[in-house]
Amino acid sequence: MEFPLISLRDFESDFPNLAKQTLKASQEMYEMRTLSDSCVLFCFSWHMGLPKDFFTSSHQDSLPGNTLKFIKYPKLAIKPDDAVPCLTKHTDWGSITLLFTDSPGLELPGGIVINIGDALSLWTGQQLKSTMHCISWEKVLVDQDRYSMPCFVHPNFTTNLRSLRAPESMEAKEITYKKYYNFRMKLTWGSLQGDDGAGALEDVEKELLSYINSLGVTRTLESHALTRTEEVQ
Ligand SMILES: O=C(O)CCC(=O)C(=O)O
Ligand SMILES: [Fe+2]
Repeated sequence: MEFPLISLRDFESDFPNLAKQTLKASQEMYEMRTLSDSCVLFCFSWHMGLPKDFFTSSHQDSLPGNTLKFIKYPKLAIKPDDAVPCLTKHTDWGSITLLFTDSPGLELPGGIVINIGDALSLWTGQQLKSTMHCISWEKVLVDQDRYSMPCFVHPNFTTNLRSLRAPESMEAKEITYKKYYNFRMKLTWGSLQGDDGAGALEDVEKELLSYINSLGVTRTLESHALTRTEEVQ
């Protein structure tokens, strides 16, 4: 599998061709993505003894679709304090993320990093665990721009992520990916409104929150300083 056609470092230096090249790379990426994510999801279902299309059948062309993000971390004159990492600790929301980068951080030279996201973690009762990741300054070359291109693969909004390993008492509980997506959206953007992010949870269904807690995905919430999650258990 070839690395994306354009070199991420050419983004600015080759500005006139940017739009054309980005479009071409996106198309290449889309095809590559479709192939690779369905291979990965197929392997997971096969390995777990599930029907081979168990995961892929919930990844059809419908909302929210997949997101391809181009990121530039600009170079800095001084290395910042380690207490504030280059990219804070988090898990991704969807099923898997394909990360293309060759810059130090989460790189895999000449390869693609594949992270498991929360949707797959909820769905499989953490048999597949979402990958907590961050980029610490220790690894980054601060005097160079860093580029990366994650492709976030999401299940369809209508997918019921009720854990495959949920105990009887939870059998009837439904958590669609749309519900979880909105929950994370609130944590991410709602948290900008308060000092500690706690306000973001005020209007989140308490039952949903404790269901998510019970599956352990709340590791995700650590970076949002949400001590309130304990209050609703
Ligand atoms: O830039 C990277 O290498 C990682 C980006 C990432 O983890 C994210 O955007 O969720
Ligand atoms: Fe991430």
